[in-house]
Amino acid sequence: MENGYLILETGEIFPGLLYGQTTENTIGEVVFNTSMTGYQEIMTDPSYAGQIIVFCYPLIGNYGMNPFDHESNDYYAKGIVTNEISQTPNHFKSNSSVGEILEKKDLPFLTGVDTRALVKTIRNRGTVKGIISKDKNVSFPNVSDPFYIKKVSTKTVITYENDGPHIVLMDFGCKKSILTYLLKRNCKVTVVPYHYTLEQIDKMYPDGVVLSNGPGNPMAMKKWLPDIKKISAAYPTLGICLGHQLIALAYGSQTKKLPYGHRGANHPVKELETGKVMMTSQNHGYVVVDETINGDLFSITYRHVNDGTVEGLSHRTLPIYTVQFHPEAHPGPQDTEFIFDQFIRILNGTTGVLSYAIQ
Ligand SMILES: NC(=O)CC[C@H](N)C(=O)O
Repeated sequence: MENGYLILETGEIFPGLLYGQTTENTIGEVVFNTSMTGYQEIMTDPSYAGQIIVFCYPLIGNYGMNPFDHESNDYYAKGIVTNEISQTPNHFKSNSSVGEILEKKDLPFLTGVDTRALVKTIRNRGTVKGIISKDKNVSFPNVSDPFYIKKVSTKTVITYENDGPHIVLMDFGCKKSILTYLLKRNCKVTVVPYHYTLEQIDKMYPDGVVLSNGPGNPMAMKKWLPDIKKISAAYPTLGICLGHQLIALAYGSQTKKLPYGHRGANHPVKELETGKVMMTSQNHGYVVVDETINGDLFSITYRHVNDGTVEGLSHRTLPIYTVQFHPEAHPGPQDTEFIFDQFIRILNGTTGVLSYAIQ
């Protein structure tokens, strides 16, 4: 542990104590998450690839880390920033502390930071790039983002046998909980790489397709949007987070970057058909632009209560459903877990439509 800094490209410098086996300066988009718990799931969510995660909640690690709550097998974020890290975690499932885990990784971990001031800065400036370094006087290299989806997606096809409907899960950086929620509902699941085409998927004879969450700008998938359109037109499809954005783009809508994203476990969304408000888990920096949605093709099913942004779409004639939030939670409230049940009822032919919105 030694002195370290988070240096923002806008000039602000936040001192702290640096953990982790890191020799080089790490650069990433600095984003904040407002969840009070769920740090293990957040740190292992592949959607954070390339980003430096700032935890708003001041004490992280007080229930330790355990062998069960990982959302993937690695840590894809570029760095972690906290105010205080618990040295004395306590939970019956815990087998190590956050510090013990992160110290062994090549993942810079800065603690002792005034995260309240940092979050206020990001809220004022909008999402900014930052560098975690031992040296205050660093300059920002002019590098463009790599294609993180390729890095986090599965390299091979993996099948999980089960008796229920067969789902092809397109992996753009899928959280483990999406898979476990489908398996829990008895689905047979075949996980396929991000670039799979309709022809390849046809050979698997699925009943439905789920498009996962994933990192970065959804436009990084531009080349594959025609394939995604064909796949969604051929099979009942559920798109989650990045999956939602990809469906919207495939059908001609546009996405834009939010000032500082939605990342937390208490984001209220309204189901427009019923007026019901549900608490959701969210982690996204981009949204589908309202005015670019073709109303003849899609209805808007959910909206964020705080800023009114689009949180869900439903195709008017095809069984295509998308949500910007995370019905698989982990971390966060499980209020919207029913999205999986509704989708599976459609696959089983026991209901015709998921939900049609009143716009
Ligand atoms: N969790 C996700 O799938 C995130 C989607 C996309 N990378 C965004 O930030 O908006």
